[in-house]
Amino acid sequence: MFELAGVRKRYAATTALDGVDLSIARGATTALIGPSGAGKSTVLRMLIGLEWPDAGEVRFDGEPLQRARLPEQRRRIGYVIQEGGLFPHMSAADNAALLARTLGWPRARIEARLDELARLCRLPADALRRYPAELSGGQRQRVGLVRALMLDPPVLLLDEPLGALDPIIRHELQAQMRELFATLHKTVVMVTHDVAEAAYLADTLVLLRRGRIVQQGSARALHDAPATPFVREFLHAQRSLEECL
Ligand SMILES: Nc1ncnc2c1ncn2[C@@H]1O[C@H](COP(=O)(O)OP(=O)(O)OP(=O)(O)O)[C@@H](O)[C@H]1O
Repeated sequence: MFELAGVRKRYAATTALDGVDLSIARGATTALIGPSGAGKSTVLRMLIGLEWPDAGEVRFDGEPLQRARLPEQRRRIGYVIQEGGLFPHMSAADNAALLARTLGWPRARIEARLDELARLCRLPADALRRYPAELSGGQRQRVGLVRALMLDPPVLLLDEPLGALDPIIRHELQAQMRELFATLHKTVVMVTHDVAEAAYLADTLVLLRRGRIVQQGSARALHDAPATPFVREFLHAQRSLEECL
């Protein structure tokens, strides 16, 4: 669904991506993992044309991403950032319906789609009438998902979607997301700092370090056959409760 070929990106003195070749499979879930500053969000932002490579190419669904075609290409991509990225002065429903309204969907169609998605994302109906500040973090995240799914795009990009949530809600949302991804058969690309979350939700993990891909494969492959000592180190860097007792 996505193809990055020789992608480089610099911000002043910082090299964010240093020659990335990456193929992202259609209909599968891919997790971008790696230390802070490795380039994970830059890759994600490139997939939706929020950043452009200095060198190399990004292809989406067989065609290069093009500035001129970006509005149309973006309609096929739902994008969720931490905390949902909602406009604070609009109700949850207005946030979610923004794009559909711009495209001229009739009110009844918008209402029906919102109802359907609120059920799917397990959002209480009254939550849609509230403003983002009146929702919990988990609910804001669900509204972000509803908004991303509104036009039923084949692709979902998620940037640390569960990062700001307490462990119980995070655990619950991980399970619901896994179910959702399996039901909807979308191409999902997500950034997460949590290796276990990546292994739980994704078919393929892509481990980045200093703007390069260190290893790409299933969690099992990274675990059983780490390409470098860093892969092993990164996979085991999270302390379990058991080892602290
Ligand atoms: N707009 C920008 N201006 C300057 N530098 C940037 C910009 N965006 C990213 N960078 C730098 O590029 C590098 C990669 O950033 P990126 O956000 O992709 O990393 P990341 O792996 O997502 O990190 P994190 O896990 O901390 O979110 C970092 O060194 C970052 O400081």
